[in-house]
Amino acid sequence: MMIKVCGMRDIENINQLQELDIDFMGIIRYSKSKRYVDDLQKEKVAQQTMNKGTVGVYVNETLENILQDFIPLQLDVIQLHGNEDPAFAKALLEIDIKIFKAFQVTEEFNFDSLKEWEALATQYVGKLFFLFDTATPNYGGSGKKFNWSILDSYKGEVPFLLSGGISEKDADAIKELKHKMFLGVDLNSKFETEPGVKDIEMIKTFIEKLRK
Ligand SMILES: O=C(O)c1ccccc1N[C@@H]1O[C@H](COP(=O)(O)O)[C@@H](O)[C@H]1O
Repeated sequence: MMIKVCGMRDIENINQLQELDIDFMGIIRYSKSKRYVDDLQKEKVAQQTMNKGTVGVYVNETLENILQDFIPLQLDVIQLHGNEDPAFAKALLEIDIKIFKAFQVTEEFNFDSLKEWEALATQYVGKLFFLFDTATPNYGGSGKKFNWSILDSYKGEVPFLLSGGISEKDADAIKELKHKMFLGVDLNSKFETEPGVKDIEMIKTFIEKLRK
């Protein structure tokens, strides 16, 4: 099971997280987020040696601005968390950049609407993954879960990360998820002491429960 911890900003906290058995850490480059890494903080993060995959999180950002972050922040994946269309993602895939594409899941979410994205993933095998998050006006970081039973109607072949309000209490329920395309989890606000600062002990306990 893959584990991504998102919304990292504080350098000491980043380095503490690097000691844990996780796969990715996310840096949010969306100025309206409470976890925003601004240009000043970006310079500090850029000086760190990362031993985890680093994911840059963007909401309706320009290609130019995303690419300006890619080398300095040593990004491995771009998470598109807004209303980006497949053509926009294709421009990144064409230059060999991996993508997590977030979708806002509602009670009425229709997975058939992802057909164009699935076709793109077929074209770029192992480069494009889905991330299912709870629909919220602020795009992400809501701390709210969606009804995971809706995932039963996802019949696609693109592996996905589960996101949206996941907390320490969800470890058992996550272990019960049997969807064949379920790749892992994205942790964020429910593991924080304040926006952008993660409770390392809480994450550690969660990982132990999950991996047991
Ligand atoms: O965390 C944010 O502030 C944020 C803002 C805008 C887009 C994405 C954001 N974070 C992503 O939101 C999900 C769910 O977070 P939560 O567990 O509900 O707090 C997660 O994928 C983050 O990557």
